[in-house]
Amino acid sequence: HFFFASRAKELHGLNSLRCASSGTVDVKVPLNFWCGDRVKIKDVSTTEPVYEPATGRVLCELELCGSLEVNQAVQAAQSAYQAWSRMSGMERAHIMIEAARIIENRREDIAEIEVVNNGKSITEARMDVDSARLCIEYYAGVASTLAGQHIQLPGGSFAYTRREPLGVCVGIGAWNYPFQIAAWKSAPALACGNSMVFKPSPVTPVTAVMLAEIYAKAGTPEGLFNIVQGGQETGSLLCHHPDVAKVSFTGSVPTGKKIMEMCSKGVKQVTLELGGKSPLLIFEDSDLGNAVKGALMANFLSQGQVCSNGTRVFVQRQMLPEFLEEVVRRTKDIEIGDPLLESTRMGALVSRPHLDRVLGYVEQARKEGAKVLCGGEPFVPLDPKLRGGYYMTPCVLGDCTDDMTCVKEEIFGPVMSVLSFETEEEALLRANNSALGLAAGVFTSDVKRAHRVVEHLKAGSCFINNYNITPVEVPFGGFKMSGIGRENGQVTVEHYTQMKTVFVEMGDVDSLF
Ligand SMILES: NC(=O)c1ccc[n+]([C@@H]2O[C@H](COP(=O)([O-])OP(=O)(O)OC[C@H]3O[C@@H](n4cnc5c(N)ncnc54)[C@H](O)[C@@H]3O)[C@@H](O)[C@H]2O)c1
Ligand SMILES: C[N+](C)(C)CCCC=O
Repeated sequence: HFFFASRAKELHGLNSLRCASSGTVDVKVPLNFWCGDRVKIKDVSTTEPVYEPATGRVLCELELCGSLEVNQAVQAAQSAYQAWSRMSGMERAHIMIEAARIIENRREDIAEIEVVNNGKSITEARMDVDSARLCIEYYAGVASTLAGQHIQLPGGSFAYTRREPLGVCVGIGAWNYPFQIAAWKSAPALACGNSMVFKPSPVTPVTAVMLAEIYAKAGTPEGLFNIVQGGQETGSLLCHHPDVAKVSFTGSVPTGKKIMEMCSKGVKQVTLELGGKSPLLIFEDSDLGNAVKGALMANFLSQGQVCSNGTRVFVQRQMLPEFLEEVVRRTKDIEIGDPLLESTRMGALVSRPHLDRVLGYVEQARKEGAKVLCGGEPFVPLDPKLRGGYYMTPCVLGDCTDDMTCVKEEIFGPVMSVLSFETEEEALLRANNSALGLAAGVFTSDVKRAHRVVEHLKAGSCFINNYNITPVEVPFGGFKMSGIGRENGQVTVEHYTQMKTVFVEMGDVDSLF
């Protein structure tokens, strides 16, 4: 077995840690991190197994943090905050640029470990690492632009505003984009002068700690970015902690509601990036090839485990037969298998229970009258070492109606539900008939229709003639129950700073008393 990252190599080595293949990695190093170092918990009371989705092997036993460890991490973050928040934006930017450079050098190591822990294809994992790096580069640029305003008042008096950091911020992540989520949260937080304690999902705990090491190696003060491992108990300790100023959460709607409730006790700010059941509208005047490619990108990235996926695909009646023929043909061609192979386009779902849940949705769709046009079955690769992995064939469901469970609930797997529509007005009404509003898409060659439709779509991210692109300089986030606040883009500065106004009197006090 390949032993993942000896300590010295992990901290200092920029050499590639090329894995031999799936089924060969053991994670031996501690996965908690504070005060600038990996931490082995003394007297561990609870551990949880972490799996390799491609094979079903146990990768490691995760040591879960209790209140003692959470306090230590928050304390470390508080002390680093004192130094970091006093640095100029340019000074912070230099260190963040160095972190981005290290990520670029370690791109392959990080991507491979992400694949081993998450099950997505190596091609996609590389894109996630690039997105993480770009996010840190982007916010390094933003750090040096943070500034307030000067407001002239009568008699030579004036006021000015200062954009100040919040303090210790908490990030809580989902399992579908482990490294990318850690970067999307930490980059704006750190750029604005905050420190962070990040809790990854206990299902995918391995790569966030690599980011912590990279920030430390780049020169951030000890304790600036810390990792505590655990599930809901650890998360709730963080949300209730009196020294935490803000919680940025990515995950499901039910957990998001709990986070908001916990944060309300301390009147803490929250950013919530929650689930979706997004519509994709394909009009008959669309370019068929692009519409099909868009629908595939909207449904099958990361084994369909993407919050913004456009899983309700509404196709205008006249185009439906040719769309279905082409989308089914291309879906059947998707290469499933060992996620570390270059040729693989769909790897393993994240866990056995999740795979069973997704397959259960396909079965229920069939019972409710949907037609399984392809896929929706467990997939067993020929390679014997992959037999215990969590694979399924990507699925296209036809004859779907708005009242079916597969059309109403977030499945979070490779299952596309296709519906047909007649008119633009009808499509919009049906598309907006959801409590969620993360994303939406429209394919049409009529530019007026495209803008008219997106104006009426109730979703935070709308795509015209494309789907699921998330450049880091563009804000991302949801309407309705899909969330509060935004990640990425300039606007996120508002979510990681508070504004102080300062009134300066240049004359005498004009007192009424
Ligand atoms: N909008 C987005 O940007 C975005 C991105 C990725 C995933 N998601 C959503 O995430 C969901 C899938 O991810 P998941 O299964 O990891 O979600 P989840 O809600 O089960 O867990 C998310 C995180 O919250 C933690 N957690 C659970 N209970 C908690 C509690 N009571 N207090 C504090 N923390 C707690 C978990 O340990 C994990 O780290 C999907 O609904 C998906 O749409 C949204
Ligand atoms: C990178 N994607 C695929 C656009 C999605 C990122 C956000 C969520 O799950």
